[in-house]
Amino acid sequence: MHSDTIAALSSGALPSGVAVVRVSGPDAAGALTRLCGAVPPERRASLRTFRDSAGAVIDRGIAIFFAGPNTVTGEDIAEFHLHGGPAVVAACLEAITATVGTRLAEPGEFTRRAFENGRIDLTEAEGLGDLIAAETEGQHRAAILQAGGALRALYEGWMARLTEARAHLEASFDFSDEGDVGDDVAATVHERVAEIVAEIRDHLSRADRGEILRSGYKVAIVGAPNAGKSSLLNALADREVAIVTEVPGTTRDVIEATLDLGGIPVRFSDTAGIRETSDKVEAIGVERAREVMAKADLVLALVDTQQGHGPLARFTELLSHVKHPMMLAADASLEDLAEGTARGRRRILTVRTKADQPAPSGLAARFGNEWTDFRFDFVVSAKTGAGLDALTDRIAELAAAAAGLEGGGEAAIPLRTRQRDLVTETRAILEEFIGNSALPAEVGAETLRRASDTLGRLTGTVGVEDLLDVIFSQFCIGK
Ligand SMILES: Nc1nc2c(c(=O)[nH]1)N(C=O)[C@@H](CNc1ccc(C(=O)N[C@@H](CCC(=O)O)C(=O)O)cc1)CN2
Repeated sequence: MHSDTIAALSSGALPSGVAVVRVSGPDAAGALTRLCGAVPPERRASLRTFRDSAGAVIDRGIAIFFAGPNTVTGEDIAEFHLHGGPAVVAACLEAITATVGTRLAEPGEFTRRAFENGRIDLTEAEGLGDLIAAETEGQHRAAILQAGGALRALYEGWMARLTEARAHLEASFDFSDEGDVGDDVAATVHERVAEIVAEIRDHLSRADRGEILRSGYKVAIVGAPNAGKSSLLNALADREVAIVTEVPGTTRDVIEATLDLGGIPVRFSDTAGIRETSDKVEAIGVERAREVMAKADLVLALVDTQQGHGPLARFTELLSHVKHPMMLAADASLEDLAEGTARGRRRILTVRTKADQPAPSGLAARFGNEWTDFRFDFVVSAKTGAGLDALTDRIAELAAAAAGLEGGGEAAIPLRTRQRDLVTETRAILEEFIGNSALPAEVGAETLRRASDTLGRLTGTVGVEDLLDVIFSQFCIGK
């Protein structure tokens, strides 16, 4: 339990309709007495006049007292619901912190206290951080699960089973001269640990989805110069009311916009026009475009059939340099792309742009009659909006599948690198155990203890002191 009391504005940017100042710690009741004259009845919203130490009225608002330890932080909590003016809030915080032992809270300090007082574990704390950061429905759902203890339940379940397995092994030390009994126990324990390993593998197979929920499904828009890449991105962004973020140039040559498509953040990168060039500056842009493609979950290959053979050939040539095995065969030609033969599992959609303009006849002559619109996955016009809905629907579908949301799957996903790394480490330790049936029982038991400890670092029961500053400093003040 902490001896100092913390206070902060918990409700966000001012001015606001109503502002909530939260106070947690032994002086919470004292703050209520100082500002309202008395502590209102527990857990009841009470209308009070708040005054400073000179008796001047700060505001008339709602006060609530929650007595510890059954509170969100595990400590006494006072809440002041004020009119959301900057001067009102400043005067309230000033009056609350005027007393020795009461100070302004650090970022995440309320949540940190909840963790330190055993109200939540570390994965739940991380889930709360993600809940506050969630911008899309998919992120929201994953964070609600995690804040509600889904990962905690999973990891604590594995820990309990490992502890039990270890106890069996340790008990078998006593039978070490009666070979049969020991072998039996070892076989059972191995079987149980193998079950846990299978569950961990399944859990980790969802980790990529967690990454997509956290940082977005990445779509690279590529094509020859003037193929209509920027117009397409602008048209998509205009139609989607919810633009999550718009980053004008992560680099000078790549424009990014994140759209909320069906609850998944989808990060579009508009790359510099791809072309072979001896010009140095342009070459850098092209190199960036290649990098963006190599990292993308999906590539939109844009073709303006008006441009004729030259740019198309150069574009084909450049696409053939993409090494990403998920995307393109090294010798894929644009014809292959259009035919779909180069795709297979590769995530690439071909898009004919400027559909409002007639397809030139010269091109049809050059490529044969197959070279028609139905050879492309999509035919769109940024100008008229034709085809855009079909394209966004398909992208949303692919993003949802990649994020594992298509089946409404409600399994807990390790969203953070920290979580994935520790689960991966646990799996490695347990694989070492099951891969080694000849291990002496003592060594086996020690291996299982190491695996448990690794899970303990996930939930925060084992050696995480140095981590807490890092984790909680990423929260906002007042959380
Ligand atoms: N005004 C206000 N709204 C808020 C919060 C807050 O701190 N203040 N929260 C801040 O995060 C969230 C709600 N979280 C809370 C979690 C637990 C308890 C609580 O008092 N729990 C006790 C008693 C439970 C009961 O009576 O049913 C307990 O768990 O023992 C309160 C709020 C969101 N809304």
